[in-house]
Amino acid sequence: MKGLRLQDIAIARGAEPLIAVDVHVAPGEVLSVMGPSGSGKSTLLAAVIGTLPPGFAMTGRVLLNGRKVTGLPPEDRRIGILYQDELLFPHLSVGGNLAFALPRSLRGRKARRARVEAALEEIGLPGFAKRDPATLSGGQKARVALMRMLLAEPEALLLDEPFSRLDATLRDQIRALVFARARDRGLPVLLVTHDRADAEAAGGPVIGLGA
Ligand SMILES: Nc1ncnc2c1ncn2[C@@H]1O[C@H](COP(=O)(O)OP(=O)(O)OP(=O)(O)O)[C@@H](O)[C@H]1O
Repeated sequence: MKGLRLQDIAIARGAEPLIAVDVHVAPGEVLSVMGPSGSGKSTLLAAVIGTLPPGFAMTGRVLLNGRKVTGLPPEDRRIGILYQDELLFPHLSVGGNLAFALPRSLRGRKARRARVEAALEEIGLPGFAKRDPATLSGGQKARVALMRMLLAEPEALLLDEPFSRLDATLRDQIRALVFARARDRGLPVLLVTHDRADAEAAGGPVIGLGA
């Protein structure tokens, strides 16, 4: 089945049950995950991507386009994740940050450089390849981080409050950009958010965690 299936997922911290989820996210659909602080929203994303911290245990299966990814290391799952703190590598240039994400199958320095330049154009930052990430504005960093995630050619996107630090205008722009990309590429999206407006803009189903 196409899309992202979280099948009978149950996560416990020690003996204490934290999350129980059973959902299917269709290609291009955004599932918003809401709930109070500490209810396990980030933990759910960690389980899907395969970075659950020690002390947590999970049962159930994650299927991506019919492929069982539970049990695979994070780098083999083909799932992109974007965090609230954009986490660009500070010791790499903007172009270096993007090149880092390119699939190894794209061979040749020239071809890789051209792909990076095309990506920068797509996010309205042509000629930014040599810039130090520290010299970018918040919105520019957010766009680079988003593009870095997309260049890795993921089959699903996980977004952990990626818009919450942006001002209202940028927030609308970046949000629209991510959702449009997800729709165009038919990527299922899990969006963790505190903000009803994010869920409304996403237009998809909403699940609530915790009390
Ligand atoms: N690395 C960790 N080790 C131990 N406990 C953790 C760890 N990370 C999170 N927790 C605990 O697991 C529970 C769920 O945390 P999680 O970060 O998933 O919640 P959240 O809903 O994303 O919260 P927030 O909205 O504040 O980001 C919390 O009680 C938290 O303290």
